[in-house]
Amino acid sequence: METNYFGPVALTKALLPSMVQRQRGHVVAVSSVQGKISVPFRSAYAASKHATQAFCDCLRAELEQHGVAVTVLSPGYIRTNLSLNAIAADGSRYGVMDETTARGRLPADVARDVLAAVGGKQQDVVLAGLVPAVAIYLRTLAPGLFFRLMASRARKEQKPKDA
Ligand SMILES: NC(=O)C1=CN([C@@H]2O[C@H](COP(=O)(O)OP(=O)(O)OC[C@H]3O[C@@H](n4cnc5c(N)ncnc54)[C@H](OP(=O)(O)O)[C@@H]3O)[C@@H](O)[C@H]2O)C=CC1
Ligand SMILES: CCCCCCCCCCCCCCCC(=O)OCC(=O)COP(=O)(O)O
Repeated sequence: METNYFGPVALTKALLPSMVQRQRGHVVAVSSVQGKISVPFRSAYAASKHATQAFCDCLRAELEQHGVAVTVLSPGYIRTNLSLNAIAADGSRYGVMDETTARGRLPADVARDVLAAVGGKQQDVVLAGLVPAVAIYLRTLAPGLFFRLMASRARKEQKPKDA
């Protein structure tokens, strides 16, 4: 929460007065698909990204009258050091390159999409494939089914540890 949510909130609050004064500016937040849906074993991460999404959605409405745009980017997996750098629940370094991350999109490709989205002042952009995109709709339109799918995913992900 400190890094993913409170840090960007503090930075935004520090910069906003000058943007409002100039009646011009653009706040860009890097959220995640997990700012829209919550997947098993990511409670802290998903909570921080949902908080980012909510903060920005409030801000967007409030700042429109001041000429300041707000873009929330919600990428799927990207091939970065995210999982290597991640901190585990006990505070230790996770230090593993997750398969999902290793199979993710190339950062340069995502960066190109980000530039296009920001340049076009898009408000809310999911930069992910079909499955996450469908999952986001499923969470809203058929939450019971979505929760069953997530519970099944949790059981499968737990198997190697419990076996
Ligand atoms: N990779 C993915 O699959 C996805 C990533 N994202 C989001 O993209 C963003 C970038 O992540 P990604 O590049 O993948 O991950 P990395 O771990 O590769 O990079 C994280 C970056 O954040 C910096 N950082 C970490 N902690 C702090 C801190 N406390 N204060 C200041 N800077 C800090 C690191 O700086 P330093 O190198 O100096 O330590 C590093 O530059 C994150 O918000 C992540 O949630 C969203 C969806 C998918
Ligand atoms: C076409 C039929 C689709 C049916 C939908 C079934 C539901 C499947 C669930 C899909 C879940 C996708 C999760 C994506 C998560 C994601 O992209 O996270 C990106 C990150 O932020 C990476 O963080 P992490 O720490 O998890 O590596």
